[in-house]
Amino acid sequence: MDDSLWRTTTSHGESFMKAFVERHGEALLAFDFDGTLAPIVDDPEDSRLHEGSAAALAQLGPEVGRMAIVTGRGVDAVRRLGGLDDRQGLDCLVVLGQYGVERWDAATGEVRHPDVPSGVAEAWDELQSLVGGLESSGVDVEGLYLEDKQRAFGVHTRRAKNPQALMELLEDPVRRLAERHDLQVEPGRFVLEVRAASGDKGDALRELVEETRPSLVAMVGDDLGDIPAFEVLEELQGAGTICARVVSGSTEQSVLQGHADISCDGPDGVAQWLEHLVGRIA
Ligand SMILES: O=P(O)(O)OC[C@H]1O[C@H](O[C@H]2O[C@H](CO)[C@@H](O)[C@H](O)[C@H]2O)[C@H](O)[C@@H](O)[C@@H]1O
Repeated sequence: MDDSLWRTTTSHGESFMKAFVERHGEALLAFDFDGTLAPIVDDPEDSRLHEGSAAALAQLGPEVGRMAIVTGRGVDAVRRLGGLDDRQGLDCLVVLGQYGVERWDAATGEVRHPDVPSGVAEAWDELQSLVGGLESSGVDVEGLYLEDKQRAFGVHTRRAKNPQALMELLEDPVRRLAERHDLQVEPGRFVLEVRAASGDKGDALRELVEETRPSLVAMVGDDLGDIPAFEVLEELQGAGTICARVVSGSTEQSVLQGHADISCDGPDGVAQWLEHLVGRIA
């Protein structure tokens, strides 16, 4: 099956597309946020839901079993940037934020926000000193952006003159800093996220699958942090559940293409695939 901005690439992808027509009411559709539902932008605060995807989700919401956004962002950020509280048709949506530590259920408004792990605030302070030290030793850190996510932080180099070179320079010191505070580093698209070792997107998706028992599942992602969720789908495929790993492709993270059952050309492709799903059940 081929449309201009997305295509099925494996038999799992084909099976999902066929099964969705009859069994969409038993489907779980899970999505990453940045680079998937929201086009990548220079400033993380400027991220917005792709309007094509937003419209399709509003139509799919009342028809499918469950929808989820499984993201490295905090739930408050995704609700705000996605305008989720004001959108119609999203009662079946759950947001699993900060790799599943936080949770927001659209239908009930219930929020899970556990205490911030120890070590994050100290590591954040130390990060400022680390950057100050690099600057005083002559390193050009122009464009470096430090994102405070309360229970985690992001070290972004997208806006630097040479994002890859600055990332390579920062990676070791940031990893050592994380280790000193018993935190872990999650690399992504010109970002190093420093967070508590409290599970990944695979754990978050598995929990939701156990809770909702869907008969078909799709997870859409664009970055390294989505691979554990794809691995959960591979396990489910092995056990006979119809699942599709849907990749929002980019030149920045081409390694993900090897995981695709359905391949989309970035967020525009994801929007077109979602619009196609709407058309299949109309
Ligand atoms: O799991 P996700 O929903 O994909 O979130 C992962 C990180 O995404 C954000 O950073 C990325 O998107 C930014 C806005 O487009 C972009 O500027 C940056 O280069 C990307 O890495 C976000 O800022 C992080 O907090 C998320 O954890």
